[in-house]
Amino acid sequence: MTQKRALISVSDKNGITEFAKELVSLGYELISTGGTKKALQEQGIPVLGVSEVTGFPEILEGRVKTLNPLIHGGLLAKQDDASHQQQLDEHGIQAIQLVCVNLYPFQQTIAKPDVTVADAIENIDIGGPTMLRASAKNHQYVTVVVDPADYQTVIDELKAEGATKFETRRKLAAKVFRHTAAYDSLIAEYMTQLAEEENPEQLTVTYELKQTLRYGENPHQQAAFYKKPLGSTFSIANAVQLHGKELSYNNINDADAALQIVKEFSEPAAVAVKHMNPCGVGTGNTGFEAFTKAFAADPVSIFGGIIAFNREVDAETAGKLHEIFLEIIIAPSYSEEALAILTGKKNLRLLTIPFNEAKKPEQKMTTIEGGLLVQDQDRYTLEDATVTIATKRQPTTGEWEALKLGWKVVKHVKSNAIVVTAEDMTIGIGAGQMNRVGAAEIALKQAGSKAEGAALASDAFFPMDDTVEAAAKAGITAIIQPGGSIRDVDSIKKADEYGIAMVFTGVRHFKH
Ligand SMILES: NC(=O)c1ncn([C@@H]2O[C@H](COP(=O)(O)O)[C@@H](O)[C@H]2O)c1NC=O
Repeated sequence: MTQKRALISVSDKNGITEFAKELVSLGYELISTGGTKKALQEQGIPVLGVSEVTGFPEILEGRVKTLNPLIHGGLLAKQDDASHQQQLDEHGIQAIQLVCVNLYPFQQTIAKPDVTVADAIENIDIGGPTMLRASAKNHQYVTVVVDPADYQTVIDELKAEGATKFETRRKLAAKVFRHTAAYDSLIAEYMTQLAEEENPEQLTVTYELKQTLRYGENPHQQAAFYKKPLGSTFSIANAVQLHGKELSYNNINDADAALQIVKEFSEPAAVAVKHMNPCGVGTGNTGFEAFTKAFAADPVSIFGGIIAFNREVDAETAGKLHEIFLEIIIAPSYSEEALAILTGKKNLRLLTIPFNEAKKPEQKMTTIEGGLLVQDQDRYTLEDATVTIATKRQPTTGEWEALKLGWKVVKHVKSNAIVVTAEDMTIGIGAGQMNRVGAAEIALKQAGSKAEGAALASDAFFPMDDTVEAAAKAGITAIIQPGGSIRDVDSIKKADEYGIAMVFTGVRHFKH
């Protein structure tokens, strides 16, 4: 019986000495690269250096250590094939049965704020992935371990059966290919950014499992939540849950929607979301004031909703929040008293997120059957737009406040979208209608008598003057919309007829 060999070459040395000791006791001869060899020898574990096997030193500051046919022949040979065995014998190569490799920490390196390009490049592992991929390809014969979490399973199987099961080797090999693909994907992303390339001919993205979910949008749909490595920290994927039941698929989507809206505000704001649309948005001098308005905006729809704050939740606000049934509260922080009040509700999920906006917003990706759409996020604000007043009358200062609020909110409402606002709160929201006047009718009906003297925002232009007519009849005195319809003149004429001030932004905010 030939000597069994295991090759160990790891950057993350956690658990490696225990694993190596077990392998030795199971009769394996160990071979290792410099640092790993040293770590094992320090624990008194017998180990042969890769250089002793290859007869070739590690060169170029470790850029070439294991890249040698005496190693790769041992990894790639079919171990029950006479011709392969004959070739190994001819070249003095010994087959390797077990490989344990983990890679240079590229992700951790580029996550450092002061990382240099040279440092990042040096942390691109070449020899490691080559060994991993060779062993994973040859998993019929080779057990390959990339994740320290698998050490114990491998040892248990070796002890119980004298060899690992084929199913285990196949699983470990699949894990290796996922791992090396993800590793390369991060390198590709980093290099693409360095080269300042957009819309590359191949898009390689990688996500890490954050959580398996109980179910998807509906109970019969299985689902999971993946997180972007080194993604935005101002994200639901980065939230810390302080209390309450596990987040569901719909919770995550809704919480993300609420967060995107509350991000629009620098003044204290509260945003209530249902089914990914805002149902109430309020602003004020304090979080409490903001919440009071967001609640008053639509006290019916907020039931079972998600609330996002951009200020600490204090005890006074917590007391009000406690009175209603909510799924989630998101805030940068909670006062101790507020936490004590809110944790009294067993199921209420309390999340915190550090409110620090990323320098460069991530691109938005939407899957379709058989494809993926990628676009920039819609971060356009009124400050970026060239605003014109289309009507004879200019908005008053108060109307401007309401228009600005409406414009911030309408961007986040599913199209066709109409939002009716007062200066510091929404009072009617019409979402996701197939015609614009339909969305306006819903928003105006909800606003009721509060539409008198209020403002109306539309995510896209008015194809005809019917929305202006409906708005005027409900008492709206100011409108904000992109403009740009061939029938703009009709809408302007109608607005002038009713003395409405109408602002054109020149920018559309569809959201589908
Ligand atoms: N160049 C090579 O031939 C090579 N062979 C193995 N490595 C890596 O070297 C690391 C281990 O090095 P050490 O045992 O010296 O601490 C592992 O992360 C392994 O993936 C290599 N390094 C990088 O490419």
